[in-house]
Amino acid sequence: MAHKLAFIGFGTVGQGLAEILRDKHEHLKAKEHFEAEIVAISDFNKGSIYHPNGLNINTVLQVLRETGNLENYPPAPGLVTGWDSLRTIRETNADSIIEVSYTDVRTGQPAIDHCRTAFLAKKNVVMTNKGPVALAYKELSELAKEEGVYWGFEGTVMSGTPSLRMPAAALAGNEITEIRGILNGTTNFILTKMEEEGVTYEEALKEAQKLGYAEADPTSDVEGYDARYKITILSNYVMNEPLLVEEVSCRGITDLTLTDIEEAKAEGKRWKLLAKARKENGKVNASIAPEKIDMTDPLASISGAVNAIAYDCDLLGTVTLSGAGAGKVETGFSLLIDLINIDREKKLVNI
Ligand SMILES: NC(=O)C1=CN([C@@H]2O[C@H](COP(=O)(O)OP(=O)(O)OC[C@H]3O[C@@H](n4cnc5c(N)ncnc54)[C@H](OP(=O)(O)O)[C@@H]3O)[C@@H](O)[C@H]2O)C=CC1
Ligand SMILES: N[C@@H](CC=O)C(=O)O
Repeated sequence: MAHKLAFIGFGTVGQGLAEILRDKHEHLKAKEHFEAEIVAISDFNKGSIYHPNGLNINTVLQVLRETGNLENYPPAPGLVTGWDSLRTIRETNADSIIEVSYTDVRTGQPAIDHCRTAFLAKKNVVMTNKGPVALAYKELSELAKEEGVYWGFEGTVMSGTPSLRMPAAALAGNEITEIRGILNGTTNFILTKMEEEGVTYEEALKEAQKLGYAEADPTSDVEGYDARYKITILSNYVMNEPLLVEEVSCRGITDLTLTDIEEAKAEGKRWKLLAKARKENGKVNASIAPEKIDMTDPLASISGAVNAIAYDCDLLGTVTLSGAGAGKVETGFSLLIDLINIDREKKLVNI
């Protein structure tokens, strides 16, 4: 049966998923037996539309491109406009909520309430918003389980690169004692541009924003708050150790100058914003900080908006994964793979 989707937020990532659903409809149906229709979209400034029989994705994207407001969607019997996020979650006939509103690095709201409301309404949530997973993982995962619904959040760490599903599925049985990685695409993009092209910090940040990598408030990227959320998610979900965001020491890249970068280059080194977590005696110590690493370090060759993560496993040794860390289609894909996995899990339950 086709998923009925309601989007909360419709910026870069939301539109990325919508484009994938439009462009790969036939392929997904034929190869994955996967079908989804968008029934509702509720966005803070771009407006809100709902039709229980589904919206035409091409028309939605065209109306938004041409007018900037979803409520200019052609009127049709049954079309509803103006519903806010909570009403959209509660009252539409969507079975899955795509939560792609902005990540609030202090409170995680209103996305935490979006999740609570959806689970209590017995709807799945698939999201790339990091706030709820970093700040309320235990409460929300228990609530989803109690209500018998799915909660997918692959895209909260390293975009569509399977940094969460890979260790959970393919490394099961290992104890992961240490994680070290580059977890923010924007800052890695900025550092690469500064080093390789001599571009200023400000210019590089502007380009990262234009390409859709940066957070709505890029302070989250450059001060390390985004990576701090991600290492907290990894500790809770991959290492199975509760860690609070405020327990992670955090320093961003704003103090680094072109001179620092040139000096490192002359020493055969390279600056990277590193996220680290180490488990000892059942406790995780974690940090976010820029480090000057040797060119021979595997993380030194990770450039642009690509991210990488190394998991130290007791049975398998170190396993390193690299791939997209940000981007419209790449992060849209993370939502698709969560939806595909909901179907797979449902099929297993029904066997
Ligand atoms: N971009 C990327 O590469 C990645 C992003 N993420 C995460 O995915 C989420 C979406 O990112 P992205 O699409 O880039 O961000 P955008 O800023 O492009 O889009 C977010 C959208 O959500 C809307 N919005 C904000 N608050 C609300 C609300 N309360 N109710 C409804 N809509 C709301 C915004 O509206 P308006 O602008 O009109 O105010 C905006 O249209 C973020 O949480 C981000 O951290 C995760 C991985 C990668
Ligand atoms: N702003 C983030 C987007 C993905 O989480 C980043 O640059 O990594």
